[in-house]
Parts: sequence; structure tokens; C-alpha cells
Amino acid sequence: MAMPRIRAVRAFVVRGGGADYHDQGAEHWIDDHIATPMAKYPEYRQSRQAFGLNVLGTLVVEVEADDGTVGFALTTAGEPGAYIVERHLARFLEGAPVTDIERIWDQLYNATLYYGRKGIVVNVISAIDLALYDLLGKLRGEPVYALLGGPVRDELVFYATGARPDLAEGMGFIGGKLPLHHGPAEGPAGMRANLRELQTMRERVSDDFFLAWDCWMSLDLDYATRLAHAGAEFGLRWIEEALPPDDYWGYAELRRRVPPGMWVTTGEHESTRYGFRLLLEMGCADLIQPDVNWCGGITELLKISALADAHGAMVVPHGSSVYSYHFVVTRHNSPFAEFLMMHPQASEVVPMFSPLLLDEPVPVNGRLKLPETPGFGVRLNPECELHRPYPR
Ligand SMILES: C[C@H](O)[C@H](O)CC(=O)C(=O)O
Ligand SMILES: [Mg+2]
Repeated sequence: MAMPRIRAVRAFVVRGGGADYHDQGAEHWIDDHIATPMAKYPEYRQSRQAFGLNVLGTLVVEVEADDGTVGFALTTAGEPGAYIVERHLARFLEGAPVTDIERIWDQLYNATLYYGRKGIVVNVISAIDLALYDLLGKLRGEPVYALLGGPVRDELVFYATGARPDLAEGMGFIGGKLPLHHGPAEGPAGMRANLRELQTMRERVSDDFFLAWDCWMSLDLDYATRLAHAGAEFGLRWIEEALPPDDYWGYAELRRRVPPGMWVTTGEHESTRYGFRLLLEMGCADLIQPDVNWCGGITELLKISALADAHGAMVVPHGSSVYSYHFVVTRHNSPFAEFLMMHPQASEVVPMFSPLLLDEPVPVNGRLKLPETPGFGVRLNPECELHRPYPR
């Protein structure tokens, strides 16, 4: 069967949740005094939005084939991302066969090397790549996980990220990841408060339920080492993103320093096979956490994952909702998935990219069997207002 060609590419921006999941209202646990690299400045300590965490907004990329079929995907890139798609990258897609995903990825990456390699540009490449997978799945009538070689297990299991691991256990999750609330600038009192919180959660959950800490790049090696050792008393399973993403040397040293059996994890702010190659070859992590919407999309994630497999490392993507699930279900070295609790009090399961997607699957009793809907199986919610800042 002759596959269609790509007729048009469009880039939209939308505010409030979606792939920019930090773009939430006040009173949300995700913006409540979470330790960050900016927390050394007291005025930016209470709220991440105060230093601009939600300035970008969600970018929606649509790719339309000449038979009218539309694939789409999301990332965090807002207006700058829309500019890159419409004014620069659309030329590599429009007119190309929908099947040419590998070549298109290579052209997007190489054509942006002079200002890209990481960050917004690779976020944009990720969204384009995922939109192409969505389109190809729709045209072939197959879910993306089938395009990736098919599932290796019947259903997914999840851990929950949020302020209430104790409630997450009752919802069927296998573990809970707490945001770390206090960084080095808050001194010994902050360290004690962190440990009290972990202890409280440990007392409320069963022994089999794992607990982890998400440090969101906020610590230094000394603080991270002390936190890991103190956390071991409460069975801390892993310490995540303790250091700035560029400090590969620090991660390698932290991994040598943590108590035996505790995992060092990182990677949500890393991109492409080259960034992950550094993490893996330098022995920085037991488990890597590429975000499918940020690391280069599925095309790049397959390469990252093969590299991780050869290094004996697990791959449990950061966030990325349905885009991650279609990958995780096809890989033996991705034993479970993350579920980011987007309910403001983390007390209910709500779709991770709410309200932007319709049919976004969520775990029920901590488990999920992916539907066989073609592509990623999600639709844009028509009630969300999309803005196209750079129409052509
Ligand atoms: C909770 C973390 O600070 C961040 O918002 C999400 C994240 O890093 C993760 O889910 O991992
Ligand atoms: Mg994290």
C-alpha cells in the first residue's frame, strides 16, 4: 500500500497543564516549597512559578498527511517552540513520505545543531517525532506500541509522584516518590524536616511499598550523600536528580557514596543518545529517566534504551503520560512506569496531561492495559483553546 506524504505541519500553544504540567493553579502540591537550584534565593523558594517554571506553556504539533489523517503530539516549548516548528523545521516534513521518521529526525537534529542539541529544540524535535508516530499508527491502524515491536507484558504497573505516597498506596501504586521540600540553603532544620516527612510516610505505608525522593537538581554532593544515608533508615529506594544535570562527575561520585542497594536515578533533563551515553558510561545512574516528550521522542528513546540495556540500567521515563506507556510496555528493561499525580492534593488519580487530552488512559487500581486504538490513542480536547502564533 502506498503511504501518503505529509501535507502540512502546524504548531499551537496552549496554557494550563498539558505537557507543561507545572503550569497549574495556586495551592497545587507541585508548586508548594519544593527544593530547587533557585531555592538559595529566598524570594524564589516558596514557588517554582516565581522563577518562571511555567513560562513556556504546552506546544502542540499537528502533522497532516495528504489523505487528511492528522497525527499530533505535545511538549513543553510554547511560543519559541512554535516558531522553530513553523519557521524552521516544517520544511523537512512537508512533502516527505509519512514513513520517513528516521531520516526526518536526523535532518531536524542536524539542521538545528548550531543552536540546539538540548532543551527547547530537542523538546520540539520530540513533539514532531511523536506526532509522526501518532500519524503512522493511525494510517496503519495500529497502536504505537505495536509499531515498536509489540508489548512484552499484558499491563503496566506504576509508581506515583506526589505529595501523598500514603494515599497512593491505597490507589494501587507500587511505590511513591516525594518531592524534596528543603535544600541545602535551609540548613539542618530543613534536613530534619525532610527526614521527618519521609519517616511519616514510611510509617503510613506498608513495607513492600517503595519510597523515593525527587530532588529536582537542588542539592550538592555533600548534602545528597547525607540525605541518602539518613533516608536509608526509612528504606529510601532511590534518590533522584540530586545534582545539576551537567554534573556527570558528581553523579558518578554520588553513586559510589550511597548506601549499598540504594539507586541513584536521573535523566529527565537530559537529551539524546549523546547525553545519556555520558550518564551511562560514567556510571552515573542505576535507572535513567528520559522524558519521552523532551529527550528526542520515540526515535531517540529507542537508541537511549538500547544503550541503557547494554549497560545494565533500567529505563523508567519521566512523566510523559501516554507517550511513555507505549514505550514502557515494549521493553524488558522498563519494569514499571511513572504516574505524576496532577490532582492538587495528590488525593485522586486524574489524567496527567489534563485537561488537554481526551481518552488519556490512567491506571486503575495501579494497573493499565493499553487500548488498541491506533497511534497514541488520544485526542485533543476541543474545549482547550489552541493558539497558532506563527501561521504560514
Ligand atoms: C515533583 C518534581 O519536582 C517534578 O515536578 C516532577 C518530577 O521531577 C518527576 O516527576 O520526576
Ligand atoms: Mg524527577
